[in-house]
Amino acid sequence: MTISTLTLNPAIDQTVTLDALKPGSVHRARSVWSDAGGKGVNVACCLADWGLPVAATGILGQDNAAPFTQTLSAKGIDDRFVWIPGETRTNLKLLDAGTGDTTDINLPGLDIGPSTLEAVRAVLLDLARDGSLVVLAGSLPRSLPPETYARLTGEVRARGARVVLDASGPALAAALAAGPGALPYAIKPNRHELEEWAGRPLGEPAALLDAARRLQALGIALVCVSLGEAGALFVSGEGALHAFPPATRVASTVGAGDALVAGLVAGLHDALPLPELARRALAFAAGKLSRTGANLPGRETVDGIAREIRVDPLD
Ligand SMILES: Nc1ncnc2c1ncn2[C@@H]1O[C@H](COP(=O)(O)OP(=O)(O)O)[C@@H](O)[C@H]1O
Ligand SMILES: O=P(O)(O)OC[C@H]1O[C@](O)(COP(=O)(O)O)[C@@H](O)[C@@H]1O
Repeated sequence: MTISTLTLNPAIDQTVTLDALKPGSVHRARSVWSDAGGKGVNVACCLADWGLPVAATGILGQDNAAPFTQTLSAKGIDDRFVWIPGETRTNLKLLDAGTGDTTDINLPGLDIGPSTLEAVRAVLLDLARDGSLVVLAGSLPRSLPPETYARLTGEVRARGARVVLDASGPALAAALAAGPGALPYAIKPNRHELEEWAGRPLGEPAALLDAARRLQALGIALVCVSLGEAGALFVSGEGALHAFPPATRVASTVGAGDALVAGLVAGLHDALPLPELARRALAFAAGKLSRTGANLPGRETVDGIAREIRVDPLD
């Protein structure tokens, strides 16, 4: 089974560690490091670390290629990116060493024209074979319409592949409003993204579960709602459950959601039952949290974390 990821708006994540983040004041950074990132890139990195063959496509700028070419090659990821003139954006991640919280400043990124989108679409449809898994993840370049993921999902599905979508705002709303033949197989909104779609705060666990069930009723086979340190909800035809993260030393939360998506994909690849799939997804996230960048510890460590994860049925 082939696995591919699409990142239309990748980023170099520049993490700046501060003693304490105080808006409006001058900061002297403790340290700074950079990782090749963007949601589909991170998902591909985690899947490669787990040992699955994976191809990554999307759009990258030619002028700051090195972090991407080095990372993709070091991890053995099949590099199917389309390169265009200009620089891939750099996103700032301000890590407060006191609280451990990260403040994200995500830049808009390169604008792309119709011919570039067509080039990426051709690569994606070539990768989307019958029975394969295709991850569409992250923000859209500003020049693309919000319906971009909805359209690509329909085309990828028509080729017999399953789509896992991690999107937000209008792009997510458009993908969820697509007809039954163009809906993703699985989605992973976080609480904020689910609230945006629902149009109201979802404070109570029952409200979150209700919103997730409404998405499943639309025709999405697997809905995973990530809740940061509270873990994640999983809703599918097999039932509903809440999985809780293990106690973890957090090196960086950047890419935790992407690692969760990678764990979902690895679970779908192995056709795991829902509780085991949830454990694997949370184990990927916990494994990544202990490291900077989109990096997982070895398989035995991740499997060991998965065995520790508590899963409560919600039915
Ligand atoms: N501070 C944390 N402590 C423990 N686990 C965490 C923490 N932050 C994230 N996680 C794990 O990572 C997953 C994804 O994180 P989340 O912040 O919900 O995603 P996103 O980055 O997409 O908003 C969570 O479901 C949880 O398992
Ligand atoms: O495409 P977006 O929505 O701007 O997000 C891109 C950012 O999200 C990340 O993929 C991290 O995402 P998560 O922390 O949600 O897993 C970063 O690598 C990147 O800077």
